[in-house]
Amino acid sequence: MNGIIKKNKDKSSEIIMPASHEPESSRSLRLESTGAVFENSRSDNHFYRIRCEGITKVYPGVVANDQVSLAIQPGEIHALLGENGAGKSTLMKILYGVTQPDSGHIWFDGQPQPLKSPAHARRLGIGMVFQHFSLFETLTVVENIALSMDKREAGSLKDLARRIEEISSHYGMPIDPHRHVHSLSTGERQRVEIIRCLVQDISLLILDEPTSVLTPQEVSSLFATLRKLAAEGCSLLFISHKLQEVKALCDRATVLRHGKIAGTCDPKTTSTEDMASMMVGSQTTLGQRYSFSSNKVEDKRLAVQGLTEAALGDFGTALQDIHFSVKPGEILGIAGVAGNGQKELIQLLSGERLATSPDFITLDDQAIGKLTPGKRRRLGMAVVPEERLGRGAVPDMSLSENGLLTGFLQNLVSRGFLRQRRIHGFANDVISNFRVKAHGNLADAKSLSGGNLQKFIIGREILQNPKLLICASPTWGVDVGAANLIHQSLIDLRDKGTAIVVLSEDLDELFQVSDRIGALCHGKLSPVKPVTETSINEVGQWMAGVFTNPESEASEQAYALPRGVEPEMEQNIQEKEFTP
Ligand SMILES: Nc1ncnc2c1ncn2[C@@H]1O[C@H](COP(=O)(O)OP(=O)(O)OP(=O)(O)O)[C@@H](O)[C@H]1O
Repeated sequence: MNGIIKKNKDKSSEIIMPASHEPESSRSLRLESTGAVFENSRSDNHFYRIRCEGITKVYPGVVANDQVSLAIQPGEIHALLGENGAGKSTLMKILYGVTQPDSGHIWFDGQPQPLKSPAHARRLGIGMVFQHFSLFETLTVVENIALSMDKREAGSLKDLARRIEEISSHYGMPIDPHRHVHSLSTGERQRVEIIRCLVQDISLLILDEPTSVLTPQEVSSLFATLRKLAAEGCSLLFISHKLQEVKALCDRATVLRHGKIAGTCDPKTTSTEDMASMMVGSQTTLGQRYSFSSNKVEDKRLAVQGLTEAALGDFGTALQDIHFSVKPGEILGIAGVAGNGQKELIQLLSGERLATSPDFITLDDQAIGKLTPGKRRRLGMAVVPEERLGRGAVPDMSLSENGLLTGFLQNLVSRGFLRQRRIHGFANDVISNFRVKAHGNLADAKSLSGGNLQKFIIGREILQNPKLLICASPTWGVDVGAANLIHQSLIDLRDKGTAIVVLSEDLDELFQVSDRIGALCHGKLSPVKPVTETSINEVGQWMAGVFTNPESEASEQAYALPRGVEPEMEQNIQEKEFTP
């Protein structure tokens, strides 16, 4: 830690900061919208680990941050809330030195600090875990961490690996420092990102939507880590769209709306509905269960029969004897801890990887297991992959070009010529129907906020009216209002007769939209049941591998810990505790 808190033996803390160098003019600050007053007198300022005032950042066509002020105390867990595009990531990047504000002031541990670069921020003791991980796939965990450190600070790889093991066991984030990143699940990659911050001496950790890719068990474990860090005096700035988690974890929350501060609140005493309303500026309904499918036909749109595929690479997951089917007008939810075969299943369903037998997968009774992705799309399949930047969209291409990449069958190409007006029109339709906040259809995909890009990708697939939609983590990083919109769009698509497979680690989401549900564990699929005949707890047990493989003749219990679930998390599953 940066030394401003002195821990006494009786576990009390003392502040030993030097006096602030803050200008007289900023002694107190009133937030116009809320009337909240930060007591910023010279003597009080050193209570803040970080404080910013009047931060403004303008991008072409949008004021991402407009006179934003924020203050966080040592050991405080502070949430930053707001709709997609509200300006949260921009503020985070400014506080981590990635982006320079157009105006405004920042104080760190009481000293004025124009944060010039991430290296400068790290030297001060600021760490950041981004929404999109920045790890080199072909390097090991320890090599990745060494790359982000000063050579002298990192020491030898052997020493660094030992430190990683110590930190990972101290904070309950088990990881093998010698594993290659490409073989890690999403949850494990996130651990690497956090450990990468913790190997350096940090006193402020910024986390941009850290739970959006985690299972309930991983969230519990992450929260235990974060609480431990806070108890040791590290301040945390936590961006999330999951308001229940904010209530469970955070001491205070600041809400951004259209780049401005909309207010601050104590999440423990403010309802999730009230927080959502502060974010969107109107009443919002949260977490409702949507209607069930009314389709009674028995036809199978998609049938997966005995799908068995070897693992690719040392850490891939083999798929074992997977059977399921989806009818037209039905949503099948597949739960699972990341790294238990979801990636492989999506690749095999989409055609990114070809099956060893064409009959393993049929679409309207046609064997498609060996068809390429393009041929499957021509048969009416659409896919929303898990990774939105890289697989779902090309970062440097415009939204129009990204629309064309999968929407080429929507009359966007004629005799080999691109129909520019239609291409732009298609992108505009996605933007308006899915309320994507973007600077027009020519904006690069990479300029969109994470949630807005997710809305664009899912909207692009839904507007193609596919016969079959394979959809991974549909609302990853999406705000509550947009999540409602996406869920309703999936239901509407289903009601038009589309068969939909949703793979998600978010059990609440799966129970909201699915008609039937199953879970993947170690490449095996649990029983698939109507959601009315199962419970979150039972599905949680399936995720932990507690199920009898319905197709297995031996009918033995497929019990083993799934990838990414540690013994203590597994105990939570057994004890049916899912609240973080
Ligand atoms: N590099 C950039 N170039 C152009 N516009 C940008 C850039 N970065 C962000 N913006 C715009 O600034 C606004 C705020 O974006 P930001 O990523 O901060 O939002 P956010 O609140 O983090 O959203 P989300 O919850 O979706 O991640 C958005 O309108 C976004 O399109």
